[in-house]
Amino acid sequence: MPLIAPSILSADFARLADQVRAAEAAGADWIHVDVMDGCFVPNITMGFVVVEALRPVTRLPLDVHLMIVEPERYVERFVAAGADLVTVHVEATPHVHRTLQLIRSAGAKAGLAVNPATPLDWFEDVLGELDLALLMSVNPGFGGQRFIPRSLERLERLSALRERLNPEVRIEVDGGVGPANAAELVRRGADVLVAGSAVFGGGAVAENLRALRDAAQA
Ligand SMILES: O=C(CO)[C@H](O)[C@H](O)COP(=O)(O)O
Ligand SMILES: [Fe+2]
Repeated sequence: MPLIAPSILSADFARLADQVRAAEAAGADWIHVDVMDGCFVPNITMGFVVVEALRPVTRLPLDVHLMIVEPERYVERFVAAGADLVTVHVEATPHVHRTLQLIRSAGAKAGLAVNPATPLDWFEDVLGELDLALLMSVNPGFGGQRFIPRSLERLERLSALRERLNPEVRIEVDGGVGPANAAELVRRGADVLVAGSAVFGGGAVAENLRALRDAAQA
């Protein structure tokens, strides 16, 4: 059964705790937290204090997606703030292997993300150090973008790589995910679906989540 990780990037920040509680009550599996530094991506969002503030609000794992340069400088602080999973971008650090080890030794699960144009070969030598492989299906930086169709083929290749080298690794797809493509993503190997605008972009969170879950399980 695929996991669903609503991204709070599209939530109402004035009512963030309520939105997270609504997602948990509606059966979300993880809460996805998009951290952006205005340098790796052309947008600035949230940092440690938001993770810290959400920690007592929910029992769900906090899935922190770091879109920041040199994430090795900050991963331990995100774990201390309450992150259960910390994902860094392969394009953002020359020290991918060291950073993944740092995340695990700090006590969290380690994730590695790739942008839409980044070769999947990057995963090959680190799949043993990984808990989560995050495939970006939009260019990182903003919610509500259109899913890049080529991501489907990339997902299938990543899934084959995972089966061959480390079947324990979960594959997470992030960007433009909704009821229209959820089943196809699961069929091609996605274990975790991140959805921001499809969950928080309008209407009732519970209904949106149910629609996504139903589609993903179809
Ligand atoms: O990492 C992200 C953007 O960089 C977000 O997690 C992602 O875009 C979710 O938003 P949506 O589901 O609206 O595409
Ligand atoms: Fe994300």
